[in-house]
Amino acid sequence: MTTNSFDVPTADSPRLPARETFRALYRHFRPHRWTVAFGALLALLGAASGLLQPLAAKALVDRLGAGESINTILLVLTALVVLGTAINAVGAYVLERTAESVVLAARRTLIGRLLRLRLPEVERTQPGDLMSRVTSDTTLLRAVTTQSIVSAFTGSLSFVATLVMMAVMDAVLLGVTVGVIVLIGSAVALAMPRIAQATRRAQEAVGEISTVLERVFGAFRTVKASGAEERETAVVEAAARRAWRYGVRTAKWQSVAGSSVGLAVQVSFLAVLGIGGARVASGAISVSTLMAFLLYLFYLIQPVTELVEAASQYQVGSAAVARIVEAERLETEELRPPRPAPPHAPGEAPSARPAAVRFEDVSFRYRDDLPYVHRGVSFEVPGAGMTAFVGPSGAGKTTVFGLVERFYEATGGRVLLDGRDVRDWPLAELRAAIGYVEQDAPVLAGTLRENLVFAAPGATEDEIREVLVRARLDGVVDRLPDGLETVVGHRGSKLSGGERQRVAIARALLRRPRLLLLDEATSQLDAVNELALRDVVAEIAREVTVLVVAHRLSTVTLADRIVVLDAGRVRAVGSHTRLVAEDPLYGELAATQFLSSAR
Ligand SMILES: Nc1ncnc2c1ncn2[C@@H]1O[C@H](COP(=O)(O)OP(=O)(O)OP(=O)(O)O)[C@@H](O)[C@H]1O
Repeated sequence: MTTNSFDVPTADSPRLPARETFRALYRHFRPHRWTVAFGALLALLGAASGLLQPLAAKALVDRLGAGESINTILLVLTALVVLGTAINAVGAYVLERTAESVVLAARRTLIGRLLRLRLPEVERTQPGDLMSRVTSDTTLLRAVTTQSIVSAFTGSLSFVATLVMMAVMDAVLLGVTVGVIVLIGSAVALAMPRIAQATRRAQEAVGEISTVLERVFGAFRTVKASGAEERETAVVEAAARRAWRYGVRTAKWQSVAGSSVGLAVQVSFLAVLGIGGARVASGAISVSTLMAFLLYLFYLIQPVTELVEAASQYQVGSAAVARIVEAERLETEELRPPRPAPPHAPGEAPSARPAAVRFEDVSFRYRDDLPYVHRGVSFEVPGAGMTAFVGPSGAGKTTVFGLVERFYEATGGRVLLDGRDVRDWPLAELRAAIGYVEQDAPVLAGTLRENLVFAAPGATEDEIREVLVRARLDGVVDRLPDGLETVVGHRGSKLSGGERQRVAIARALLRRPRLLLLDEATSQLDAVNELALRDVVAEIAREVTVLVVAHRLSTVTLADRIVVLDAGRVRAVGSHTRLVAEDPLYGELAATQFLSSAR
């Protein structure tokens, strides 16, 4: 079974209802309706000039038969051909341009939403698949929102107009033609839903390719170290083959639909030739009428092809728009820009007071089907100083940070920053007050400078210099040949673990937070790096409230207060000396986990 990345099966999941598909496609088309209408007008003029050509040809033959001059009529015929071609060319350009604009608008909307997605939503999706919706599915909107609409419109008009002209020529032959077309048209109707289904599956396979590639490049060293290149290649290849298979299936049904048109016209041609020939022989119609009718029959190929193509493009577009709508329906955060920070002189310490944090009987679980991580957690952290969270792995320490940042919302109880429920804070303002250093201290691809100013794009050179000194990074930067402009590699792979950690701290400090959340790396740092980091954090804690998930004794001994978490509850709060004496779990942790890493 094919599954999409949104932890719900797709191939078997209900498709977007027809009405909603139509509405979603219409939403993409609406802003461009006038340009498309202009394109349609041009296409119509082009088709009209084509429609007049058999009439001119008939007049030409009639005049030849009567021995009259054909100069004027030849001139008119030539003018019609040239004009028709020019109009069609301009019309095609207008539509292609609009198609690109439709794709751009769809991408902009999706990108705008994706970067604002709530964390739990991102966690139940695959980033690679989300990316493919932005890059690949949007391109499939090109034709359906422009060319197919024009094709459906002009196709229907010229179809009806050609039929009318044919009726004028000879009603009997028209009857024959329509009979054949209806018969073969039913084959086309059968192909349509299959085109949509194959397209949907092909796009899902494209999403899988992106998902696996994203996974591979996200942990490239691990892939290599695990000798998993072959296996991962096979997975990507399997997805690529699936995309190919469904792409071919789409092509097959499109070709069935397309060739049915040719077949319909060919069979009609033979039928009209036979029956028409008999009617000419019986004197019911003239040779020139039969000739003009046959020409109209050939002119019918275009509108019918256009109608079939429009219908098959609609199927392709509906498959793509369903995937786009799925991504658009993921929940986003409301992020209004924070109020501008008060101006400060370069090098000046943050003037805003340190933030206070309080947890009031907080319970939390990541999803309804998962067990509770916090079961009535309460603690209070007054402004400034350092508070360390310790506890066994999985006790819910990092989760505390996720709740303060409001990446997740408490299931019960309240989380307060400066006495105000985090849910009542404008989100951007809440996050502007907080500096956050993740456990694996991510550094983004780009230069060192880009990484530092990531959270504070307006930072001055003096401010950058100041945080470099505070994070003990100035020496590192001076040693690098390109200094701040050094490219750090994908996820900062060209930096050491300790340097990455300090870059992440410097980045957080540049934001001038009132609260610093520091998720200490579980991996060991060397003695020099550990000492450097310890001093940095101690200094910061003098002016900023620092919450640290501690994995090292050197950190907890510095802390003003330690919160011991165990199985989602606060076991004890106190100083290192007091807790060693009074809390057996803490004593055990200090004696094993912490002490083992102390130097
Ligand atoms: N995004 C998530 N979705 C679902 N479950 C999660 C998520 N993040 C963490 N958990 C689960 O919640 C529990 C607490 O995780 P948390 O990261 O808070 O632990 P921790 O105390 O920081 O552990 P460690 O010291 O190992 O980092 C764990 O059982 C973990 O598996």
